[in-house]
Amino acid sequence: MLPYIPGQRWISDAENDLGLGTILTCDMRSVTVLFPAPGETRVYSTKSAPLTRVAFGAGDQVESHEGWLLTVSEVEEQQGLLTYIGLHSDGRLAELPESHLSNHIRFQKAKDRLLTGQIDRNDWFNLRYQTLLNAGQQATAPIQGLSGARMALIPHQLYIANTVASRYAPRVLLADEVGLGKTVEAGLILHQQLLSGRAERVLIVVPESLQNQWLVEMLRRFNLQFSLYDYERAAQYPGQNAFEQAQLIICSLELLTDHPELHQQAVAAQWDMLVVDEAHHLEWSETAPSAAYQCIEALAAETGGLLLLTATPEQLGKSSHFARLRLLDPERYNDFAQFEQEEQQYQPIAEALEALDQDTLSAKQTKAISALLPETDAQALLALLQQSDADEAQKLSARSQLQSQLLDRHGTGRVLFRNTRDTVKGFKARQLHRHALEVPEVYEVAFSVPELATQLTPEQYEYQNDWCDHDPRFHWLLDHLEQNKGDKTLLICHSATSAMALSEALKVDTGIHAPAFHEGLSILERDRAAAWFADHEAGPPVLICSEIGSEGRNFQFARHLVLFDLPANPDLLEQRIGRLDRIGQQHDIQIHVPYFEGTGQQVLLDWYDQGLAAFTAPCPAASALFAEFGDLLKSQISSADIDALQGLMQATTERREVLNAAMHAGRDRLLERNACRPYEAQQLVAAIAEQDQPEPLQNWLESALDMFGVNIDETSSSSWHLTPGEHMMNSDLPGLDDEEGFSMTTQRPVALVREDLQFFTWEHPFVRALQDQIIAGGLGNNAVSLFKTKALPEGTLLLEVLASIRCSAPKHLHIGRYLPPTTLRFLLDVRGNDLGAKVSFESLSPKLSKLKRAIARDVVKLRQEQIRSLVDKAEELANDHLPTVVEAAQLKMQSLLYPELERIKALKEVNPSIREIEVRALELEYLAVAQAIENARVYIEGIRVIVTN
Ligand SMILES: Nc1ncnc2c1ncn2[C@@H]1O[C@H](COP(=O)(O)OP(=O)(O)OP(=O)(O)O)[C@@H](O)[C@H]1O
Repeated sequence: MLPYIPGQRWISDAENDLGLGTILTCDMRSVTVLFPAPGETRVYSTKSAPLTRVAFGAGDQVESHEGWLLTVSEVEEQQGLLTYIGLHSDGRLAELPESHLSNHIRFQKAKDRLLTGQIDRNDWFNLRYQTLLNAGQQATAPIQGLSGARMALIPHQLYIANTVASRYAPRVLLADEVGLGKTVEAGLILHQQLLSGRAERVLIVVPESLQNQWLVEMLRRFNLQFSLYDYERAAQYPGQNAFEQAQLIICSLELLTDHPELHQQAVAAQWDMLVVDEAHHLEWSETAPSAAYQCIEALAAETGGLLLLTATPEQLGKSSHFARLRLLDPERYNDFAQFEQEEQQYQPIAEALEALDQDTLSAKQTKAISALLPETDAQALLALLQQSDADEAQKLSARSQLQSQLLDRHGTGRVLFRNTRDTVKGFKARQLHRHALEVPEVYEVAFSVPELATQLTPEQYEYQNDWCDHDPRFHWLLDHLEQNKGDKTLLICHSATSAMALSEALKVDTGIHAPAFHEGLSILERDRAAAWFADHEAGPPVLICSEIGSEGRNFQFARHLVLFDLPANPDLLEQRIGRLDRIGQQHDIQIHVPYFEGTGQQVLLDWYDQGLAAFTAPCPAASALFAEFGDLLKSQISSADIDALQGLMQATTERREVLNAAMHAGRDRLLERNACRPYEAQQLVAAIAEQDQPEPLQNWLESALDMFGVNIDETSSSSWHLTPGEHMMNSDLPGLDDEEGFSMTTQRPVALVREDLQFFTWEHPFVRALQDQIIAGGLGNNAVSLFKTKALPEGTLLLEVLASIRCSAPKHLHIGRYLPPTTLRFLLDVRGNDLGAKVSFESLSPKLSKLKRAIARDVVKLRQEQIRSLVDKAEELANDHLPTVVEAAQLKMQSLLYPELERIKALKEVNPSIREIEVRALELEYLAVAQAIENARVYIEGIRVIVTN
């Protein structure tokens, strides 16, 4: 016979927060249990389910799901299901089938274990108390989800992640300039969403060539273990939806566009978040949207959260850019013409924002801001700024609030975040080296063709295998490598055939094995080539890439970039330079362009160099200038008309200055403001730096690892190696399933340079698992101690009781933000007086010593009645706190959610970028949170019996 019957009530031994569960189904292999309070389902193996049957007996008081109480006098069983019969709280006789029991019933595990003689160590009890306090602190920390990543604390990234992550189902375009850390920002947002329970299922769609880089980056920086889906992997699940077989998946855009059946499965697989990297590939026009665009459009329509990443949002034209904004927010971005018009109106808002940066506002500025923000709350803040006696901190906060309101109510920035090198600072300089070469005879025919594409890659015209021998650019390359021995050079050229030929010729001429990195290699081969190049000691001095090397890859350890040919689009030029010009670059970047004088190559080089000034810094107006002058430029490629060429350069330069100035005055300033507000960003950095202090975590870890029987070897002053001890507790601690164990550090600077070490923070999966197991399991929930004191007569009994107030709620409500696990401590004397306020935990616990277990058991046995009644007293006292805690939680929820709801409704009137779904979701969340808080209950977490001597 099966041990579980549908309808029976059981509790989880491993996760007692889940409340009472109901058996849904059971067969020989598995049992499925629904826990209605948090709305979660668990499937366990029938043989080893960590479940305990809930069966009350005569005398017990039980609560119905309607809230009334029954004092049980009889229990009836029919086909394995129990019905309790007894006295209703209103005095009449009543029946309560077990299916009608409250889902929130709690169990006195601590009392049961103590009274049945399962007595724990004193230090375990101490650890439990510390763990409960820590859990409360972490749940309330505003930086939850941001502190656990292996990354330097870069303000703009933390700011974006924090802003975006706190939104309901965030849908944004992360458009920082190349190499400023969009992948890291996306990872932080995902980490925060996953940790807080707001997301559980995530799909990341990237160009094929970047799949592994994402996989590695998510794991090493965020401890997020994604599954990589290629065709073979997806084909492993015939007859099933392959995308439902894992929660976190990375796949290539090509996989979805080339295999419609897999695309359909992905669309049907219900994601919480979709991330699309290099989103500029999603080309769109009204008449011919690309397959890639349509593929993502279908996924985006079915997914709550959407992150699009691109450094060059306008690379394929403004209409494609607009179409991507529409993916994010179809209600807001429905009219391209109106969108273009709006872009012209940002200057007054940008000016108001800047005025608020100053200590004082002129009357004119105040009037302008007042006109932009007529709402009452803004007027009060403006009035405060006029008061000469107002405190500086208040004024600073008022200015920051007004800036937020301006951006919220008028900006475009809600969906678009863009940081630039100008605002982020600290990047190395870029230096251009032009290497003019004479056209060799073999290329004369190619250069007579008046086409830019042909002139940029003359070796491709009437292709000869030995073209390198005759190409002066190759000979220049040999010289360059000779002169820069010991440095790393990244070479990018347009095509795979050129890359392969260069690699081969280098090998033949110099013996240098320079890997060619191109689309003809498998993903694994490409990653190997990139990893070999990165090897400082043994790797080759140069990597030769076709255009696919110019996107997304991290090559900032190289200091020379050779543009063997120039790309025909300025955004692609910026992408190429961005391989070296990115966070982590230690040297000024040397950009080398070997080119043939008097050809289209020179015209394009001059145009990029003089017209766009695109080599020394990114050119914000590049896309617009290319759209405006691109055709003229191509038509002049073979022109010998020097005046016409100079005219083109001059016209481009002038237009660039105008466009850049206009963008700087309007759009860019708004975008930059929205992308990072320095004051708030610095506060985040400071809060995380504070949390980074290694001592509290290390001290806690030492005790916790000792309790679980994990060995610690100190391998250096900043690192430990952990291995399973001989008597390690049977637990699911990640990374300790084999004897080898792993090494870790709690220090961020060390973790940034030592990738072989795990970076332990309070958010690391191992630390969380340890913490969860301590809280959810019973270990340390009781102790019996001796208190040597002259202040009290020998044999006096004291009871130290830990109680917590918690509620079960679906994870996505993030209930801990409002009602963090609250721990109360009582120290009761035999008369039930609470001495806890007078005698702190910290002062008492060092004075306690252990009692032999047999003696401890005798003490418990002898004092059983007193202990029972004191535990009841402590529970009563804790229950007295319940209304206050619940009220504080409701107030906190109101103070956090209500203004957000009101703000979003008000914003919706002035700024159509707010989606209706966000308002509705917030309203529902508000109600659900209020309901969950009402269901908060007291749990006895620990009991320590103390006898004096
Ligand atoms: N906070 C950080 N700490 C340490 N390294 C970082 C941090 N942010 C980014 N990096 C590193 O800087 C490089 C660029 O970051 P990332 O790849 O996220 O930029 P990106 O904006 O996505 O680049 P691209 O525009 O080329 O796609 C990467 O090597 C990344 O690991």
